[in-house]
Amino acid sequence: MLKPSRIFLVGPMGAGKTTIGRQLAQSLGLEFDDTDQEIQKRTGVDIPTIFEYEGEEGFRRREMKAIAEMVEQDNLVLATGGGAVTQPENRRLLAARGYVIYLSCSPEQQYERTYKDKNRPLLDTDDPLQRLKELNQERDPQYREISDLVVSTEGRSAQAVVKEVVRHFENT
Ligand SMILES: Nc1ncnc2c1ncn2[C@@H]1O[C@H](COP(=O)(O)OP(=O)(O)OP(=O)(O)O)[C@@H](O)[C@H]1O
Ligand SMILES: O=C(O)C1=C[C@@H](O)[C@@H](O)[C@H](O)C1
Ligand SMILES: [Mg+2]
Repeated sequence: MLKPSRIFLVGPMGAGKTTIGRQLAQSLGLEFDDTDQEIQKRTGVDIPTIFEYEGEEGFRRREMKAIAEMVEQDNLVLATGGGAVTQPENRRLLAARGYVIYLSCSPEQQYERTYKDKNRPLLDTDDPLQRLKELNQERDPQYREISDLVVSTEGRSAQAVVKEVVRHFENT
């Protein structure tokens, strides 16, 4: 298939949306943006601070507003936050406005990639691995519902995943 003019990356925390998204955009000659980064830029504070003052509900409101605007930009690879798909309106917009790639991986792999990083408030619990498992159960069907392509990042370098996606657009 022809290279889409808008690619939206969905998937759980630590799947590699931000890391792979940046490299994929460069390989395809597209711009890169990230909803989590945009929300932090707009508020001037980090994500844990938004959760602290406004709760998850306040963060989701900001995320919905950012997504509604960002999905309209052309020539873009957009990395979304891991929980963006929990909102039906976000799922509708992402599916309607661009080509959605689900970057998947196991909770164990997510844990390995995120346990040192304190920037994810939903993992600030006694048992983050269990939390990742619960979130995955709930969200995996939501990621699948809107995805055009599912790519596993389990045990693979970001570079290898980027190569696979680029080849997909060259060969189909
Ligand atoms: N394929 C990969 N192989 C090894 N490490 C990776 C890979 N992809 C990402 N990482 C590392 O895992 C961590 C999390 O990756 P990243 O921030 O890209 O995930 P994300 O999907 O954007 O998560 P979030 O939903 O929380 O924003 C980073 O430290 C990154 O360097
Ligand atoms: O999985 C989630 O709900 C989240 C993932 C991150 O990308 C951030 O959007 C935030 O930490 C919430
Ligand atoms: Mg990210």
